[in-house]
Parts: sequence; C-alpha cells; structure tokens
Amino acid sequence: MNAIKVGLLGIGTVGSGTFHVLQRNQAEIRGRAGRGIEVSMVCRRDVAAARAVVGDAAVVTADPYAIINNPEIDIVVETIGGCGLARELVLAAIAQGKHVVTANKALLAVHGTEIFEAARAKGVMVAFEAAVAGGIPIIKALREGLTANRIEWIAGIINGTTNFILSEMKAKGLDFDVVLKEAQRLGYAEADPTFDIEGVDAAHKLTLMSAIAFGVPVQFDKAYVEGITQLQAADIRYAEQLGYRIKLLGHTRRRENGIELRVHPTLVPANRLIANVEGAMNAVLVQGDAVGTTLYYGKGAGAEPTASAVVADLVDITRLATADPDHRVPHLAFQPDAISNTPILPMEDVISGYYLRMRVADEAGVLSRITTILAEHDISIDGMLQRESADGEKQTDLIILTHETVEGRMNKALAQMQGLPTVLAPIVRIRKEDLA
Ligand SMILES: NC(=O)c1ccc[n+]([C@@H]2O[C@H](COP(=O)([O-])OP(=O)(O)OC[C@H]3O[C@@H](n4cnc5c(N)ncnc54)[C@H](O)[C@@H]3O)[C@@H](O)[C@H]2O)c1
Ligand SMILES: N[C@@H](CCO)C(=O)O
Ligand code: NA
Repeated sequence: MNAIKVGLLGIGTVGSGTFHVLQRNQAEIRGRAGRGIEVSMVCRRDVAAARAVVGDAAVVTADPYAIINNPEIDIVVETIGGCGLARELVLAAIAQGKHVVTANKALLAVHGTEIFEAARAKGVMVAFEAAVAGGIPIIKALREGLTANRIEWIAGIINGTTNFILSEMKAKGLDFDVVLKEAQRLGYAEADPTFDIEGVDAAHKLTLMSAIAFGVPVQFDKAYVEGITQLQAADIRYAEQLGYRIKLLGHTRRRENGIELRVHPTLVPANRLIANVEGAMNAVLVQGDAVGTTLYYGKGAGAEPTASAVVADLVDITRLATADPDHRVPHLAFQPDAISNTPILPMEDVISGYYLRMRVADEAGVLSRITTILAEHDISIDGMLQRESADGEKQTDLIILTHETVEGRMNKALAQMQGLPTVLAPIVRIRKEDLA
C-alpha cells in the first residue's frame, strides 16, 4: 500500500523531532502501521529554516493552506502552537476531511469542544497524545488501557519547567526568582515563561485528562490555577522538616457533588514516588477503582520525546483511517452521547489538607487562640512545627498542618486567624495531599 501522506504545520522543536523520528524509524513504523508514513510537505514562515531540517525529502512552503488544501495530504500535524492561527488551521484541515495530530494543549483545553465536534461531524480523528505529558502515553492509558475503571482521581507533575525550578529551590535553598533566571539560561524556561510558572500550562493538560477520565467536556475556564511565583524557600524547607515535598500538582478528583479541577503548589509526603520526581521530568498518578494506583513517568517535553507521542498518533490514525468512524476510539474516551454535565466544583467546595505558616508574636496564649479558631471551624490539626526563636527575638514562625477540610471552611478560619493582633504577617497557605 502507498505511504500515508503527512503535512507538518510548523517545524520548530516538535515538528523537527517528528520529522527525524519518522525518518529514522521508518522500517519499524511501517511494520506497525501496515504502511509507510511520509512527511511530504512542511510549512514554516522561514522557508530556508524548514529546508535546513527536511532537505529535499519534503516540499517546503510558507503557506499553511498549501498543505490544508492539498488533496494528497491525509493527515495534518499542527505544531505551530497558540490558540489563534492554530485554531483556524485545525478547523480548516478538519473541514477538508483531514485527520489532525496536535501537540497543542492550550488550543484543545480552550477550544476542544468546538474542535472535537467539528471532527465528529466530518468523521475525522483529532489525536493529541503529545499535548499531555509529552512522550508519556497517558492519553492512551486513560482512553484505552483503563477503560474498565471508574477513575477516582488523577494527580500529576505535568510541567517540566516548574518541576525543575522547584527541584533547584529545594536542592540549593534558593528563592524562586534566582532559579527562574537559571532555568532560562539553561533553556528550560521560555523567554516568556508565564504559562509555565503561573500554572496555566499544567491546567491546560489537566483539563484534557479530567475530561477523558470523567467523561465531561473540556472546561479550562472552570479550572483553579495557581502557579509557583509566590513560593518561598522557607516553605520548602519547613515542608521538608515535616516530611513533605512541595510540587506543582495538577489534581482532578471525583466527589459526590462534582469534579475538582485544580493546579497549585501542593505538599506531598516525601516518601511517595511522585514526590521524588526531580528536574524537568513529568509523572502522572491515576487511581482507578479496579486497578488501584498506577504511575506514569517520563519526559514531558523536548523534541524527540514529544515526537514519540506525535508519531504514535500518526500510527494510530494510519491503522484506523479506513475504519468506520463509529469503531474508532472516541476523542474524549466516552462516546459523545455519554458525555455528562457533572459540574466542576468551585474552589470553595474542594476538600484538601493544609499547611499554614504564620509569623506570630512569641508570647503566651498565641498558639491556644489559633488552635481555638481551628477547632471552632471543626478543622483538625495533623502536625505542628515552631521555629526556635533566637535570643531576644519577639516573634517566630508557627507552622500547622491540618487534616482534610473544605476550602470554604478553611477560608473563614484563615480570615479570623489573620485578624488576631498577634499574627504579624499574611498567613501562607499551601494545600496538602496524601495521594493514598
Ligand atoms: N517543545 C516541547 O517540548 C513541547 C512539548 C509538548 C507540546 N508542545 C507544544 O507543541 C507546539 C509547538 O511547540 P514547539 O516547542 O515545537 O514550538 P516552536 O516555536 O519550536 O515551533 C513552532 C513552529 O511554528 C512555526 N510557525 C509559527 N507561526 C507560523 C505561521 N504563521 N506559519 C507557519 N509556521 C509558523 C515557527 O516558525 C516554528 O517553526 C506548541 O503547541 C507546544 O505547546 C511542545
Ligand atoms: N513548557 C512545557 C513544555 C511541555 O508541554 C513544560 O515545561 O513542561
Ligand atoms: Na503524552
């Protein structure tokens, strides 16, 4: 059979990686897919740069529509990024009856409902393994490997840049700003790292996993997103003393009244495997009622790790291209008529443990006033640490760990504690998960 023909929209890091992996492993890929997969056209505004990557092996163009409107192209790979042009091009490719592979989590987390509906109506596939945790086959695991399960929760380190920063802050005792500069110098963080450090990139990925796990639409606008920019070296140190690591965790969980969907710095017990994921690596924990807890670990970014996922999607599409659309794996794991409207819970209704750090006056009665407020809100204390104050010092750091409680209740208790004259600075609050 003739090779299936692929057009690459954008040939930067991921696009180049995809081209090289397809070239290098073509024999294996043909053996698995049943036919060859060939990049026949690539698009990049800088045509000479694209030519430098593909040589004479593919036609190079600066016009994306030269690919989208080419009847010989079967699959379009979108690795341009962003939500504007990429959305337009993906919808245009679908309208032309082409299957789409994309690494673009921002696009799907925000416009997924529109894009998946357009693909369903046209009977084409939109595959996005590369969009979540790069080379780790987590979409495959959730959509196919775990279909027997009622998924209970997912917790993941799904942004390499921030995990690198947190690892360095812990190892070297440095503050956030210092390590960010280092991450940029090493090329881990982008020149504009906002989406990474503010938690947005992780929330895009979590939104996609949550939709697939629980059979709900992609709803990035309902996600709670908090990054690591406010995190202080002192909290990483205190957490360590209490037996915890702080990770930027994406967490989605089924509750009786809805689904939690949240990204924020989180204390995780230091003896959990996921707490020991260091540097730019990614890891995702999935809890299913039948399988128990499973853990997926690997590279969430980089040219070839991400290309590994793009090419796997190309193989899947090649295998299924001639199948009746109803016999393919549904985009969001559940059939479109089985997608539910279970609500995403507001943060006030989320249940979590907490780490609280307060700067307090070092005098009699302070601790008892604080514990009284917690008791009045039915919040149970799990552990405590008081920094030894140096001779003559009149204030100290008090750190309290609590058992699980509802966030709204914690907010009320925090407001009261903050109002105490003996609490001398804004209270630091970090959520805590046992992930058991
Ligand atoms: N880099 C990674 O490790 C990684 C991992 C997972 C997912 N992703 C996602 O993959 C996508 C691409 O990321 P990347 O790191 O390869 O980006 P990149 O900046 O290296 O590549 C983007 C490419 O698109 C081209 N491009 C931009 N606008 C264009 C236009 N109007 N017409 C033609 N070409 C245009 C650029 O010239 C460049 O070649 C993004 O959605 C990103 O979030 C990246
Ligand atoms: N900026 C992302 C790249 C992969 O999506 C990260 O740091 O993980
Ligand atoms: Na993946």
